[in-house]
Amino acid sequence: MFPQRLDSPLAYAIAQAMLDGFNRHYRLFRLESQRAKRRFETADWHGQQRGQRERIEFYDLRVREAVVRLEQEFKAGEQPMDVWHQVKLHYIGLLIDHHQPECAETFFNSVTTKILHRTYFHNDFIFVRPAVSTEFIENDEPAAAPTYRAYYPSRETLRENVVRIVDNFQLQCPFEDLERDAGYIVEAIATRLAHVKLRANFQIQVLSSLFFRNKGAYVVGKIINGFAELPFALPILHNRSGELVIDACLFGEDELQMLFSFARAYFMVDMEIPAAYVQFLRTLMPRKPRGELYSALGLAKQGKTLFYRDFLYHLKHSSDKFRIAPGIKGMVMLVFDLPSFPYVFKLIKDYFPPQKETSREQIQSKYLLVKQHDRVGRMADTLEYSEVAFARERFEDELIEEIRRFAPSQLEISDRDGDGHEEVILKHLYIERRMIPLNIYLQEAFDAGEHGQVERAVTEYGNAIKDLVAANIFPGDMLWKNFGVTRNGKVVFYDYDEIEYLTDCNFRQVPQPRNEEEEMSGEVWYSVGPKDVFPETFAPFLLGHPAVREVFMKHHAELLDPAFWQQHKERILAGYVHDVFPYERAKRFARRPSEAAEPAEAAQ
Ligand SMILES: Nc1ncnc2c1ncn2[C@@H]1O[C@H](COP(=O)(O)OP(=O)(O)OP(=O)(O)O)[C@@H](O)[C@H]1O
Repeated sequence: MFPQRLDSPLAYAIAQAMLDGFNRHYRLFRLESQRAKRRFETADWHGQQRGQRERIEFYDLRVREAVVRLEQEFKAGEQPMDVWHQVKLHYIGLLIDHHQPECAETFFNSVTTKILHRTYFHNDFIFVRPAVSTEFIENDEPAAAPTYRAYYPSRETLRENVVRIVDNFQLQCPFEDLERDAGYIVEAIATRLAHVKLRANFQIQVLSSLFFRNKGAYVVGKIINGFAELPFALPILHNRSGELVIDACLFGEDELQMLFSFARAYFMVDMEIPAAYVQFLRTLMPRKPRGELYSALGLAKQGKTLFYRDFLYHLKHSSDKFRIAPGIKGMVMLVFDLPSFPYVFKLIKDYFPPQKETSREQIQSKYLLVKQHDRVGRMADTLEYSEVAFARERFEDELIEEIRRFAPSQLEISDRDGDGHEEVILKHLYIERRMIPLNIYLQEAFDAGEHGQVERAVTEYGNAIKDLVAANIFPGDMLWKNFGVTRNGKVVFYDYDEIEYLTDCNFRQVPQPRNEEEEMSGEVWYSVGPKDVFPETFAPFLLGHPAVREVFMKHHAELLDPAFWQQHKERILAGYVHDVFPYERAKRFARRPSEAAEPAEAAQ
């Protein structure tokens, strides 16, 4: 049914209006990302957080605007399918020299799927697969910045080149001592290149926009020598007197993966050609899916599109079945996974036990809170999907029964497309990275007699809670089973239904009993407000095992003290924004005299 001619002026007008909608979106998205530089320079941390949060909303707003315009101006929903067929082809034509064609295709899908019936959600009408290549796109405008810059130092000129790399970003804020910091970096590089012969192609390539997030700005690049490439990132921070310092030099895939983790907030980056950034970043982190890189750059919808394509591709090339996720079942979430695929799928149940005073709307609002909040490396990002269809034969019967029992409103089993194949259609679903639930991880460590592993996990667990505290998050339910362990051994929280802002909670000491009756009472005899929290009462739930208790009390006893929580709450209320370090504390160039008196960091 390929049209021989593009003869519908209406189709062209619709395609053009759609692209106008996307261009407006990308312009505003980019403007907000550009503003991050100024906010960094002026240490406007609240503004930075607000910008990060608000930018996430932009996409849906622009999609809605485009849908309204197409309906009002073109009665788009009433147009016959041969017009719609031409809309896609015209749109492809309009993207020939576009700088963000992949994102524009996704925008087309978002708008079109709101207008057309789902039977048309295939490649004739939407971009199930990309149509326009993103390779080798260049911005040929005379004043355009290249995606990355290359520097060609020798061993002797390495330091001046490092200074030049940083200077080229033209940060409008003085450095405390850039020469000194460049010296630290040269030292760090020198230890890696000590016995290495520098080859003809020795060079440093640096992405030409800084990466901004929270209180940091990051230079991202790689050192190339012969056939070897060494990724690196330089975090730039403000010192206590407002001057800039380079805080560390991160090297290698693993350290960059930590910086770009799915459990952190999205970066603000000024990019004309996002595909070129993703391509560069992929050379630094080849194992990170492209979808996650788009998300880390703030293009979360593109991340979602690519994730879904990868997922469908994986389904085609696998044969295992979806099953109930291992671990303790949730009271509000029904969680399942596909063993061969490193993600979990979460449905909100229709019924909750009485102790869970919540609702579907409330749970969704908590998940949204996490999406918009700084996740400080401690809360997993989620992708949200609606009306997802899976082949019925890929589901274990036990899982279908479980969904039927606990989330019947979310389940439809039918041959919707009329192709003779039964499908499981789930109304609303969250997808997130699979981790090893911490309770299972600890049990395995106990069973294997791995005390070091227990110690590391319990210490990490406490660190995770402290990072959340610094980010103004009270996790609500702190049981081991609500945390997971990532590939890098980081502990990350994933149970969001009881999450609260720390500043909304009331941390209290358990009152002294006034008489024997109260003392002997097995029940809570004092009155408890809805936002009251009693940290002393965490101990019995968390510290049943003596080995765990010992490690916990050694490193994190303050978590059982209401004063610890209250102090953090007060600091946040007073406007303090904590530093979040997406790297080990030991990596910091902590030799600076002016930093010596810095308070212990809340997060690393
Ligand atoms: N990202 C994940 N990776 C691996 N397993 C997970 C993940 N998320 C959830 N699970 C598994 O599913 C279970 C329930 O998930 P979750 O804690 O989100 O549900 P819940 O209903 O909110 O729990 P609760 O009853 O504590 O409120 C977990 O205990 C864990 O075993």
